[in-house]
Amino acid sequence: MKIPDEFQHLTPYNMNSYTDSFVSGKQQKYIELQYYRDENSLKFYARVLFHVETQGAPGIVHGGAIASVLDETMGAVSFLNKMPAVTASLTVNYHRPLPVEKTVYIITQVEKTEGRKIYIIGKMVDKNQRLFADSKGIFVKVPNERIGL
Ligand SMILES: CCCCCCCCCC(=O)SCCNC(=O)CCNC(=O)[C@H](O)C(C)(C)COP(=O)(O)OP(=O)(O)OC[C@H]1O[C@@H](n2cnc3c(N)ncnc32)[C@H](O)[C@@H]1OP(=O)(O)O
Repeated sequence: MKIPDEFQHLTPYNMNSYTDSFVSGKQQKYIELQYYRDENSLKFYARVLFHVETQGAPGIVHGGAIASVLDETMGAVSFLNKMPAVTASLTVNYHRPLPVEKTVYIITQVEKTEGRKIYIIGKMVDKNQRLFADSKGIFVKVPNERIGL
């Protein structure tokens, strides 16, 4: 199966320790996720397959499902770069309808930090780099105990 060039050198990342999330927890069966990490960059990656249960309009993935996975993958890039944070704002642009059962790829990245604020961007593309959604958000660093760490 063809995958985007940017994914070729990545190693899979196991989120097993993060079991309670409705996006990444093992109880979740509607969205297949495989995460990837690049230790040398402020980026985090996911391969995603939305099953039919995530549809809104027939055959089309619900925008809220897409936003949830982007939020999770954007949040993870802050955690994995040792900046535990929560989403303060999230904007998602939907560029074309995403059919259910189609594999897509997410790339998230820390753009900059300003005090407690972490500016994070994300995008969702298919293997041909066609853009389905992109996102930007401000995540705010919080003490570990605020998020159960
Ligand atoms: C491996 C593990 C992977 C884990 C992945 C997890 C992904 C999931 C991520 C989530 O979905 S988290 C859940 C959804 N988000 C929340 O529940 C957050 C709810 N909101 C809050 O808890 C507070 O409002 C917040 C921590 C965001 C801010 O409250 P604080 O009282 O701590 O901070 P404050 O209000 O003083 O703001 C700190 C800075 O953030 C800025 N800020 C706060 N809210 C903002 C906002 N909405 N938009 C833009 N900036 C904002 C604020 O202006 C300020 O900037 P400056 O330092 O420059 O003055």
